[in-house]
Amino acid sequence: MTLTQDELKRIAAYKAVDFVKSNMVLGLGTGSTAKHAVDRIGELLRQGKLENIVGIPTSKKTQEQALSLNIPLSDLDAHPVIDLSIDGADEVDPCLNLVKGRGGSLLREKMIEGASKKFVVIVDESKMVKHIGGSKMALPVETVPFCWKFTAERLRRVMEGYGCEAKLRLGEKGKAFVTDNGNYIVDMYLEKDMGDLNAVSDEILRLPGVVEHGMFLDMASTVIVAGELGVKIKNKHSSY
Ligand SMILES: O=C(CO)[C@H](O)[C@H](O)COP(=O)(O)O
Repeated sequence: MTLTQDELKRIAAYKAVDFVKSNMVLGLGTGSTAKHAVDRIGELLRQGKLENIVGIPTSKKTQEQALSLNIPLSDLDAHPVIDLSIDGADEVDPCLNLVKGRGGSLLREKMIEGASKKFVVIVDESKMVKHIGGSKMALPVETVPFCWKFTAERLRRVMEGYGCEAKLRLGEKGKAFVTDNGNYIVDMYLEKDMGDLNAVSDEILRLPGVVEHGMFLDMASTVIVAGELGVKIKNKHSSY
């Protein structure tokens, strides 16, 4: 029997929720995979199998979902240390570096997941890549709206060596997509992989106008990968 991609996402998400214990402060991710994890947490709370959970949502959309499931919510100001975050990813490399943000929530995700003692990433096997960023799929960069074309051009030049095209992400009615933080996203489409990811990350973050990018380097503690042949759990620093 062939499982759909959404079924694989749900399997990975449910497996991650096995790590959740009562009394935890949880970072709640964004996207179609994380949605399954949030649903499952809501279900376990409703059944009394989890108690005293505090959720920190990574987007307005997840906040709405969590509220509809009666998951108690808070924020980083009140809970600067998070026990566990669970979130999806767009790409995962063999060192567990990630590309995130194709769903548009990269800044809040990076703030919340970076404040977590444990960050569990949930993906179906299609997200596994040899090198992040070189897949000709978007590497998202959140920028301030002010003179975004100027910032996009500077980003393109920084990444010129990797065969880069920079495009403003569009939302409804062909207007610029606006993040939960009131910013724009410039998607960088790269033909080649980036080599030294930390060096590229630093270069991008040095550009005035850039708020954050979607490379999550050395942040994931565990990646749960659901595939046709079962679930694999990959931990940081373990080879696979
Ligand atoms: O980073 C994200 C949102 O900003 C998502 O986690 C990422 O895009 C994966 O989404 P999905 O689970 O829908 O495939």
